[in-house]
Amino acid sequence: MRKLHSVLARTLTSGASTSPGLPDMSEGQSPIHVNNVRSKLRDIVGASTNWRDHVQAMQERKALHTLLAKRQEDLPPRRMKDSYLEVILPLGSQPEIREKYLNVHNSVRFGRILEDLDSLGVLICYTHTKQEMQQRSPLSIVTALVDKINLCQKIIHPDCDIKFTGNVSWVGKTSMEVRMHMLQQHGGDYSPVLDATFVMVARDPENKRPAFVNPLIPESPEEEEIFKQGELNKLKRIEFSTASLLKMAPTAEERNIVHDIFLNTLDPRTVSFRSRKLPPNSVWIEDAKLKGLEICHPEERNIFNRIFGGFLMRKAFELAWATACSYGGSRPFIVSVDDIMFQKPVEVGSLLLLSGQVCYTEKNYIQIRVHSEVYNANTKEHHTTNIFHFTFISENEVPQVVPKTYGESMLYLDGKRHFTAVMKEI
Ligand SMILES: CCCCCCCCCC(=O)SCCNC(=O)CCNC(=O)[C@H](O)C(C)(C)COP(=O)(O)OP(=O)(O)OC[C@H]1O[C@@H](n2cnc3c(N)ncnc32)[C@H](O)[C@@H]1OP(=O)(O)O
Repeated sequence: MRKLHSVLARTLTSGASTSPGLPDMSEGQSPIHVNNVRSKLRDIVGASTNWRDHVQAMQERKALHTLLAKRQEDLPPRRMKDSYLEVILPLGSQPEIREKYLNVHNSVRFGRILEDLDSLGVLICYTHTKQEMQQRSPLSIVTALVDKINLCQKIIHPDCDIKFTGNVSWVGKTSMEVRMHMLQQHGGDYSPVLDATFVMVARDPENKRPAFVNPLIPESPEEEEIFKQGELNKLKRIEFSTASLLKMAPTAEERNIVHDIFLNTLDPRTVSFRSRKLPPNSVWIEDAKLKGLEICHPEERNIFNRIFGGFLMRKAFELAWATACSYGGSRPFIVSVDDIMFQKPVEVGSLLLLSGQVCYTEKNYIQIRVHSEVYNANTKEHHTTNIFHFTFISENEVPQVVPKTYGESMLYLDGKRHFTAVMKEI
């Protein structure tokens, strides 16, 4: 773990204190207090602060349709530094805000950090797309994907100031990649804690159709490299999704892995394909899950009256942590979050069913997948809204998780693919 984290620290140090080539905030703008991020977002879109006014607020947004660009070329290009923001979470200097962030181990709740990153990512995108003449933005910007969050600190301290920085790093037609960094102050210096890449999508004022966003112009070879990386990230995502085990058979190597696991679970006393035996120090995959239910109250709504993506991430993360904790029997630490896809918005009032599953293990590492779906009690229909992938490291070596059925084997291989991708990154 120490080795992993020192590698991570080296990877992050270069771009962490400010994004490469971007201005230090001391040049002008002062950092935003974390509590003001959401109020700024409400102002930008004209969101209601009372739930009873939300229908009227949405009606008012309809009129903003006329402000949408017909073509992307009609929008002025932006530079990376135009969307650069810094946000301060003053856990050290304002002790009264610590409680919300504190966990029982006297460190910071990572789920709260996920919420802050999500709100900041959206604010960065509104800064990129800001038109001076418009009082309200016609765009509804939603989180489509958390591409990756890699951590380089095991513990986030609850009594030291935190700084988030970030900017738009790549732009498509209606989507924007945002890169964010989180740092924590020790003594006088800020040291890197994590590095995050999100993809946000712009929609019309009613959040029904995609809407064009301002192009992004890289200004230096360094920025060109960042932009190119955004393009590569998009291609990698397409490649990963094309080879999904939901669409294609596993590779020859993966088929061998599954068959070896199968052979290893046959009972040597019986000559039967059905008689299965759990190898020593192992757990059947079906016994390595935890489930939860959330009623999605208006309190958790975002500026578009759907459930806030950060809230969904916090709930999924906490279930994943509990699943890893109960599986490994010791305190797990988050190493990486990757490929959280927001497939469908979650409506206020939904019953959200969350299912946390250990799908792959290796030494001290536990790979968890959380599946979330909404359940419609009237129609009895279920719809998947999100899939989350979390990698944890446990204090002790953990038992091997073992699939029994073909479907479970695909879950195992998918977990292994995510784990391998995470290990390559860090
Ligand atoms: C008040 C306090 C709270 C304040 C917080 C404010 C923060 C608000 C942020 C949120 O809470 S958002 C809530 C969580 N997110 C969602 O509910 C989104 C749910 N998913 C969807 O609505 C749709 O799946 C989504 C709009 C993301 C995509 O819809 P489509 O699949 O129809 O997209 P389309 O095919 O039209 O593609 C549009 C663009 O999105 C891109 N895209 C779509 N899915 C993607 C994906 N998974 N990854 C990356 N890019 C993606 C796609 O490449 C394309 O980019 P370009 O135009 O640039 O080429």
